[in-house]
Amino acid sequence: MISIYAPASIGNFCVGFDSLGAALAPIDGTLLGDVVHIEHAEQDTFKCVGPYAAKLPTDAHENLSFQCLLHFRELIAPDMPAALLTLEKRLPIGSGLGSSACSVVATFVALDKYADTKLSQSQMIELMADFEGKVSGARHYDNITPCYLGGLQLTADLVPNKALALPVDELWYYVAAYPGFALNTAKARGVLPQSLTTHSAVEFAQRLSSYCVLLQSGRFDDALALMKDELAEPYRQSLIAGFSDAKAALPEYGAKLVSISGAGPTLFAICKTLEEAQQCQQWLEKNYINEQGFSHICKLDNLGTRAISQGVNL
Ligand SMILES: Nc1ncnc2c1ncn2[C@@H]1O[C@H](COP(=O)(O)OP(=O)(O)OP(=O)(O)O)[C@@H](O)[C@H]1O
Ligand SMILES: N[C@@H](CCO)C(=O)O
Repeated sequence: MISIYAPASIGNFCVGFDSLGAALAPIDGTLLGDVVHIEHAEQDTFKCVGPYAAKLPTDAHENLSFQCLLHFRELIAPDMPAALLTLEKRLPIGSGLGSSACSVVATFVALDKYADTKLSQSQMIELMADFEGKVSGARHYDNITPCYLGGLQLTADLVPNKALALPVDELWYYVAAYPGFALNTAKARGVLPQSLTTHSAVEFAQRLSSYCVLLQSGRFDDALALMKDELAEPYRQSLIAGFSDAKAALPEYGAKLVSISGAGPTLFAICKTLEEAQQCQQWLEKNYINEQGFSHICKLDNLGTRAISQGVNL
């Protein structure tokens, strides 16, 4: 059996709407992401298990993972041996943690391995983005690519091979807090303005390009000082109960930045020390998260999607 783990990710990463994303690794070793298992079977079969399986449509044909299998069999590897594909759905849907991307990426990596098709990085990202685009209302790579490759990725059609990895300060922490309710990505995209003024477009380009060059030069504090989202956050914050309060409160506990993860409602805070991260987490547990929510103190996951031993931590 092949078992593939795909990590959660922070889309947009505040300054890079649809273009920047980072994979997350909780420091306590929790597998924050989906796992796909694939093994030989008499005929193609699909199973969905795990803590969030019940939140997905019961019809397998409506599950992205099974759709990926059918697509792969039809267009990429018609001779692939029949398979039992099991999706272990470990991330909540509509979380802002790249839940659909996790399922899609884990499934295509598992299929590529199972069928020994050895698709290129660009081919894989193309395939994955087609499926992400189906559900979120637009084609974007900022969950797919970090989930697949790990780390912080600048990612778009214009980017060579669709992905350029950026360095980060490895000492910093990222507190991710999922409040426990869903926010549909297509809905969160629907509240954004349809066009930007020239001034806003130029400022967005200046901010993102400066941010990337500063990271590349190891000037992490200067890059942090530029982190501001004027494109999505002002329009989405009213969809996320408690976000504005958290953004106002957390700097007092040591957060150097608070922003929305992807389309929300998960938020993330950047802290420079573990103590500050723990204080922010405590505040969030008390004030932002309901019984269905959770929070994790994370580093970036530099490994991306990978094979794991069957049953590890599951
Ligand atoms: N395996 C799957 N994982 C996640 N969503 C799936 C899956 N299969 C089908 N879906 C459907 O795709 C839609 C995903 O919605 P949406 O894009 O808002 O969520 P998301 O990708 O989980 O969000 P986010 O990227 O913010 O975590 C839902 O309608 C869900 O039922
Ligand atoms: N960049 C996407 C991420 C969705 O998870 C958005 O903000 O809509």
